[in-house]
Amino acid sequence: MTRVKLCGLTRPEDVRAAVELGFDALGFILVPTSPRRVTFEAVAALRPLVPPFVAVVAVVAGAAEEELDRLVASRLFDAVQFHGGETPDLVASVPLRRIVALSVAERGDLDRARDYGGVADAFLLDTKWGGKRGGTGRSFDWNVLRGFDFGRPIVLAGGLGPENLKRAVEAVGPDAVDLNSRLESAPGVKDRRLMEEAMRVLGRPGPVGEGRGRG
Ligand SMILES: O=C(O)c1ccccc1N[C@@H]1O[C@H](COP(=O)(O)O)[C@@H](O)[C@H]1O
Repeated sequence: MTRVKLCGLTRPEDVRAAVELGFDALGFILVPTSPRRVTFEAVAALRPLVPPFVAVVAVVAGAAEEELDRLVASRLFDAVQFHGGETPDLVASVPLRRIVALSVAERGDLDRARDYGGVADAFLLDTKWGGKRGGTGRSFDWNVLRGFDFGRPIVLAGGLGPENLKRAVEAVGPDAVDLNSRLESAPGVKDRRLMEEAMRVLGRPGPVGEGRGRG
């Protein structure tokens, strides 16, 4: 089964919908330049809506050591997605699950995975485009991944939505997919219909609790 992370959540109704639809992980973007940026305080307010079996992921880019210390101390997150080329030493210093994002346009971009071999719990493969950190809404040429051994689970990201998810999963066979801007009506505003459609394409069950585990 392909696991699914929904990223860039900012609103309680979207968190509730994601939990109800069975997303496996929810991402909260702490990157100051992101239109989906949330504060620790905002995440603290949303956190009680997330049951213990759904992972909560902090997305950072170019974070300083002090911010990472604060992040860990907050106890809000199960994992950190490093989206800004943080050094392997800095990544290794974080005592949570560590997802290292690689910006990919060509095969050579994958070489950086070797630097993080001992410290990444998973690699997230996102589109390198226009100097942006993430959230580009664009996919990259998945052929460049062919035969590359990451030695860790991989999360495919970058412009994934209902229209290309099936092809992406068939082409790459990722352990998980990461969905973000293609499920939105505006940055940080998720569209429930698109969320449902994405889960349907992935062959995931309908809303949790619907016809299952009740009475
Ligand atoms: O979405 C953002 O604004 C963002 C900003 C800075 C770092 C990461 C960001 N999002 C991540 O980008 C990928 C792909 O998003 P998309 O599907 O192309 O919109 C996803 O992993 C998000 O976590």
